[in-house]
Amino acid sequence: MNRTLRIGTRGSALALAQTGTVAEALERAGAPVELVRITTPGDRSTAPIAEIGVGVFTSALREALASGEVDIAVHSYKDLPTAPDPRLSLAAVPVREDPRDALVARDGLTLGELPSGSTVGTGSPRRAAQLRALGLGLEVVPIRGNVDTRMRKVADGELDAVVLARAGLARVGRLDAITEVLDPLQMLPAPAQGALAVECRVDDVDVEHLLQSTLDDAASRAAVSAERAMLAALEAGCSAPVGALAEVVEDIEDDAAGHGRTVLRLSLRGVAATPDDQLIRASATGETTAAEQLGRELAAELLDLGAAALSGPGE
Ligand SMILES: NCc1[nH]cc(CCC(=O)O)c1CC(=O)O
Repeated sequence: MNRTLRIGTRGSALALAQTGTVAEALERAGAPVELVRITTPGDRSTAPIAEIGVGVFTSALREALASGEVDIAVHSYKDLPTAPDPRLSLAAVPVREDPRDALVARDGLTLGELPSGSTVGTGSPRRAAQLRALGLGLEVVPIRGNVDTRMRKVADGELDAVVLARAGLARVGRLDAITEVLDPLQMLPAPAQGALAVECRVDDVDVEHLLQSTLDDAASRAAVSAERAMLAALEAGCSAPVGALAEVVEDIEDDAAGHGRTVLRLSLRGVAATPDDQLIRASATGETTAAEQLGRELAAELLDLGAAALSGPGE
């Protein structure tokens, strides 16, 4: 690559850390890069995400990329809207961080140790529904702000705990603050949590190839594709908060001669919450090469299990 690649990034500690990993990988591959900070409406507003909409963090970056202001955009994959942008190519999904959610609680407490009536901050309807469904008597308090702001509410004694993505804490070097990593059996993460999406312009084939060959991880891409396909299919059919986790698992299969051989499969779990906090769960296993199909099938099953109830208020 004989031009300096401009990488667009938001200015938060998390965004800078994420962009930094991409920049380093490209520099190691011999591509000179430069970071360009983009401020998004999501950074300026303190309103709940549910009000300002998905895409508040990502659309300004995507515009900067499409218009040629930058050559590469790095997003938290889970913050991207499910509708593809025809101007852009999702050139790389790098190796995913641990996708689980994490509890940051006072006095080193775990969820089970928090007394009934404890306040737990989260702005995510998905986390709120799964927390309430545990039946622990926790009081879910809506909060917003960057990772530091949210953790400070626990340090200051304003809240007993907050739930955050473990990946975000890992990226800003604050794994020490975690008092419990939440088991996906209790708390399924957001579709694509812990993964990055690295985009370029659809006609910028040199950059597309560079990103793909330097950064893309097939297993991470397959897992995230299944989760996002599930989300997209559910969005079309309901307005429920959704969690999903796909994992590449080993399976034993008999070949033609009857010998067992190890094959890789994709295992997908999903959850959707009804407006009255009933959780609908389902899981399925499929081929790693048919990730999106697996996601769509699981969405159809979730809709079957509670389609009517999944339509939120006003629908
Ligand atoms: N919605 C905000 C957001 N977007 C990405 C992350 C963390 C990194 C990730 O989940 O990949 C976070 C913070 C959080 O959910 O705690």
